[in-house]
Amino acid sequence: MASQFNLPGISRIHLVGMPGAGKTTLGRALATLYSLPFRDLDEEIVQRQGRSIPEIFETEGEDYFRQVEADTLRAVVAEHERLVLATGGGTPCFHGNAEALTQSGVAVWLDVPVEELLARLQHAAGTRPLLAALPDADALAQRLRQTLAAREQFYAKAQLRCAHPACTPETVHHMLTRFLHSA
Ligand SMILES: Nc1ncnc2c1ncn2[C@@H]1O[C@H](COP(=O)(O)OP(=O)(O)OP(=O)(O)O)[C@@H](O)[C@H]1O
Ligand SMILES: O=C(O)C1=C[C@@H](O)[C@@H](O)[C@H](O)C1
Ligand SMILES: [Mg+2]
Repeated sequence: MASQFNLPGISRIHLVGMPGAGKTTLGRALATLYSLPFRDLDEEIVQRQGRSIPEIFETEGEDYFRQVEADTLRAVVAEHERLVLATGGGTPCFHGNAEALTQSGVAVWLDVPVEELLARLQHAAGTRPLLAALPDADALAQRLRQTLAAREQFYAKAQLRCAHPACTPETVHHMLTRFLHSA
């Protein structure tokens, strides 16, 4: 029911978390439920740069990508008063992006266990530059654990954390409602 998903006072929802956490999937669903525009930061970068993300990493390197990511984040937020934004897996960890995300909206960390990420990414890691070229599932698991350990401190800056392995729009809605009432 549309009225069930009315959230007065929240106009930007920013989803953060590891690759495969479900930011894009959940973001699209939340945007539909709240009748908010949806943007995916990775897709915005690809559109605005006219190149795929692996191509940007390969030709320009990660530092360049992180600058483009930070600039695109600020541009997308400035362009949308109301928005559900799925960020990239590394977005909060660079250029003060975590602060930008919490200051301009409510950030939600999809804190999915590594075992679940592994199951989701095993057949799709090749399209992600930082997970590509790993020899087997053990190496992928180790890379995911290391990456999460380094990133946790940035993800944890989000106002809300959904620790359920398969966070649903309804779960996030209840968290946002409680957050609104406690603010
Ligand atoms: N709640 C869920 N339960 C089970 N599978 C899910 C769930 N959410 C997403 N998935 C699956 O996990 C995979 C990754 O989802 P998605 O692309 O939404 O993640 P992401 O966080 O946007 O990843 P990336 O950081 O790579 O953009 C997809 O195959 C998707 O179908
Ligand atoms: O985890 C990461 O650092 C990344 C995740 C993707 O969403 C892309 O933003 C890019 O491949 C980098
Ligand atoms: Mg995504």
